[in-house]
Amino acid sequence: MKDYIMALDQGTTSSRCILFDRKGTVISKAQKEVKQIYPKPGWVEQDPKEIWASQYAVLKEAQAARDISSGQILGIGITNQRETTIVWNRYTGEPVYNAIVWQCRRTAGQIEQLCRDGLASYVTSRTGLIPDAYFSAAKISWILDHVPGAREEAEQGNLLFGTVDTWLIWKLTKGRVHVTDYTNASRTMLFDIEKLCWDKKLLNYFRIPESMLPQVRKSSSIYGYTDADLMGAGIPIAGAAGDQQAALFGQCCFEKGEIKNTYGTGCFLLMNTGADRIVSGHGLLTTIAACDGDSIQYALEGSVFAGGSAVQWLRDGMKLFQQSEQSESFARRVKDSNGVYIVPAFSGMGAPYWNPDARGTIVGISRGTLKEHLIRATLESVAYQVRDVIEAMREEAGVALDRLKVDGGASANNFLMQFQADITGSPVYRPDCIETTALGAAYLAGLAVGYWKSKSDIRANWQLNCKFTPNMKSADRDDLLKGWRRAVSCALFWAQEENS
Ligand SMILES: Nc1ncnc2c1ncn2[C@@H]1O[C@H](COP(=O)(O)OP(=O)(O)O)[C@@H](O)[C@H]1O
Ligand SMILES: O=P(O)(O)OC[C@H](O)CO
Repeated sequence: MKDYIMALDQGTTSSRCILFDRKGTVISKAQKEVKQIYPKPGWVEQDPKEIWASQYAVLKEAQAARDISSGQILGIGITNQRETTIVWNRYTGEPVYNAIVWQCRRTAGQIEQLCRDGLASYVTSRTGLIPDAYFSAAKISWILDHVPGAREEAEQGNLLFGTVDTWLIWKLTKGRVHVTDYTNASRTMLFDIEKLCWDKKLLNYFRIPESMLPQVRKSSSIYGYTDADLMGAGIPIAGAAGDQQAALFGQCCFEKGEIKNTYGTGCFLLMNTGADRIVSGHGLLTTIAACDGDSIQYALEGSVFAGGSAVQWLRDGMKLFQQSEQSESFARRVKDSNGVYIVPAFSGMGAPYWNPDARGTIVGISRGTLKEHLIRATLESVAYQVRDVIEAMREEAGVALDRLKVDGGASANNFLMQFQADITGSPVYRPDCIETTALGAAYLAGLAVGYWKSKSDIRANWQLNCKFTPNMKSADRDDLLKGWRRAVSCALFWAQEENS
């Protein structure tokens, strides 16, 4: 009987379950969208029970679709939208509040206060991060401050915190295991990425009891076993990593200097920096990379908050089309964006700007602007933002960045990939499997249980699907970039007065 590794990929947009074989081929896949809750402008939440229910439903569906028994699954790897914060009661398992999603800006004021309190450089030196509402620390603190009775409950040791990996492992083990991995811990803004422990000073500052925090382990190790009632067997949960670090691993960027960019809800460019912990002067984050051995590897990261979500906004908010993939054919109907630029700063801007007051902006509209121009400008905006991060990475690391491996839902868009190559001036390489996040989680789990023997087994699985070669004159590129920079300057600081 054939055996497989199961990956659970809980992304911002959807929960997915994918079964992989030894060649890294997708054998079965099921996916379910997760509802986004926007209680106020700039606030984003999800229901933790829906996150679990959707994840469990797709797990069952993927097994049933190919009639795969639990006995054929040798290990489970988990990967997740990072930073998203869930707090629940350790005895009842009930969440005390909705999950506060990574994009949520409600804690921007807390972060400004932290900077006024002179802690910004401390945060960066310990956690590798630039203080921002993006990370979990202030979100946990917000829940403890705003949910009646939560702080007292937390102080009595009754509440647990977890990012989505922790929540899923807790549910899969029926509350027996409360863990996370290094990559997810490194996104909380509470974890010392050098000493590999929770930082007491930051816990005190945010008034977060240490008893709430999960135990932190290597990304490729056995965390526990699934409850037999849920799965019919105790399957080892043997890998966990934040989705961007999992994608770096899934793209086989095992060596220092290797880079990938993932186009999901946001866009995240990561470069493996090996054992070197580079502190960026260009708005990049230092984070822990997923790896299979005992040693720690680091990565530099450029985080773009709005990528595929800008396309989703055109689809669901503006109702310009019904399926995200239609954006490609609309964009191709016009020869350019006709001078229109969109800066999709729905919730501030991440790297390299780190500006919480930036807001979405459309400039250059004329009477001749068509729906097609808006769609094209939105796709182009994704590529421009990634290009800004690539430039920061080039300056920071002094790397030529002469090839970019891509993955994630929106990397299926050939127009976007070609424009990315054109505007960056470097070729873009898309592998056969763009479900690289899930593949990375599967690899981490499979290495822990001996399904794959070594990383060289895995490297052989990487297959090119398409190479996009730059095909734009540099003068044209420069003109377009000039316009983009002007558009960004319009978007930056938009909410500053409103918030002051
Ligand atoms: N062909 C496409 N063109 C442009 N955007 C796309 C396309 N397919 C998917 N997307 C966008 O990609 C995102 C989904 O990608 P995915 O990797 O599943 O994200 P996540 O992991 O954040 O849930 C959605 O925001 C969707 O709008
Ligand atoms: O849902 P994605 O794939 O855009 O990833 C979200 C990131 O993990 C946020 O840091």
